[in-house]
Amino acid sequence: MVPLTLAEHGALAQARLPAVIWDFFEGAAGSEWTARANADAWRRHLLRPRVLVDVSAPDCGTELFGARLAAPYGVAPMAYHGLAHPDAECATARAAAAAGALLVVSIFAGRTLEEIAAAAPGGTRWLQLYWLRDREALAALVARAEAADYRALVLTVDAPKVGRRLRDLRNAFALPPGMTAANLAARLTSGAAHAEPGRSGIEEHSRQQFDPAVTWADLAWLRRRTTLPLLLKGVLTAEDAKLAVDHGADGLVVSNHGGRQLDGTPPAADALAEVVDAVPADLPVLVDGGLRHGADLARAVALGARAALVGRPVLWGLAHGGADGARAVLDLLREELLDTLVLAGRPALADLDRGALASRSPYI
Ligand SMILES: Cc1cc2nc3c(=O)[nH]c(=O)nc-3n(C[C@H](O)[C@H](O)[C@H](O)COP(=O)(O)O)c2cc1C
Ligand SMILES: O=C(O)C(=O)c1ccccc1
Repeated sequence: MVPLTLAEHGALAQARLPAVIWDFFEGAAGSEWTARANADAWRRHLLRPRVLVDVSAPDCGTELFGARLAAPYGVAPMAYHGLAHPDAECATARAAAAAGALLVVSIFAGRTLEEIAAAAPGGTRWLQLYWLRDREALAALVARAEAADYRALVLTVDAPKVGRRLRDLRNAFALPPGMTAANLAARLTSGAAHAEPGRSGIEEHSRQQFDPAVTWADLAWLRRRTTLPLLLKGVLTAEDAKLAVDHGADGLVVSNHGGRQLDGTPPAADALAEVVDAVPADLPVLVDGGLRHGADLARAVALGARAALVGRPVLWGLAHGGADGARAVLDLLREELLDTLVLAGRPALADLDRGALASRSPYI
């Protein structure tokens, strides 16, 4: 069966993956309310099509920090792609480059930054960081990212620790043997390899290694270590968006971490406009969380996002089809987006403004 929707890719992945790994991918914090709300919120924005517009040459290409993308999309940073497929991040890198998508590599990637870069030389890559207690490890990663032609840094700021994910607690989820974070010393990641009953190795590991005391004042330390653009991921309020700009952020990723951190936050689709309206018009704002259709990418752009990141669906494709599967997910999103542009009478991304949406329909 050729999957015709992202959900069908998900079904194929679920059939292939051990249940505890599926749960780690799919799971979220608390009652998983925010995770469910993410996907629902995009669909509450109805599309307002215009007619009798020349849509013979739709174009969804865009430019972000000087790099060309075939669509306003990228792969969200996700730890340990090797849990989905043995080719791990190297396969995802090939898929993203072939699809013309940005790849945001997680600090907890299972392949080295250099291996990932070599797997897809033409691709656009950024590196995501968590603020570890070990600042020297962070400084070393920044230098390596620059040397390996990563084009931006994304500091994830919604995780003083990993959230309380009940599926992982029930499964006593820990990384399987051989699964390590290839870019960090073993002592910085070994904590994720064991879990007592009722505990999560991922959560315990974050308590050991993430620095929960970091504040806005510390950002200057990172800022002066690099000339790369620095984005903050996990901002949901106008207040924090303004502080980010004041502290030298070059961009933002509006995100609730796919509902995996604080359950009960607004869906990313709802926080997006608040953040866009709080920052200078030329500051790139990206978004992630619950995008499951090409039309959701159109909605994100209409609400002011320069691009949207896609998380779990890429792991679904990777899990059932390796690099080809991940590429199929990204290609499908792009084709659906083009279809939306044509049928909505808005053939270019610049035609997508808030007038393209009717918000908060009471009908669904
Ligand atoms: C398995 C998994 C691992 C993740 N690991 C990271 C990570 O290392 N760093 C990070 O900033 N976000 C991480 N995230 C969050 C994603 O970047 C993204 O915010 C989230 O998945 C929302 O997108 P989605 O609804 O399309 O999955 C992870 C998400 C998943 C599902
Ligand atoms: O960020 C996450 O969601 C996540 O699952 C994770 C995985 C490994 C280490 C830290 C966080």
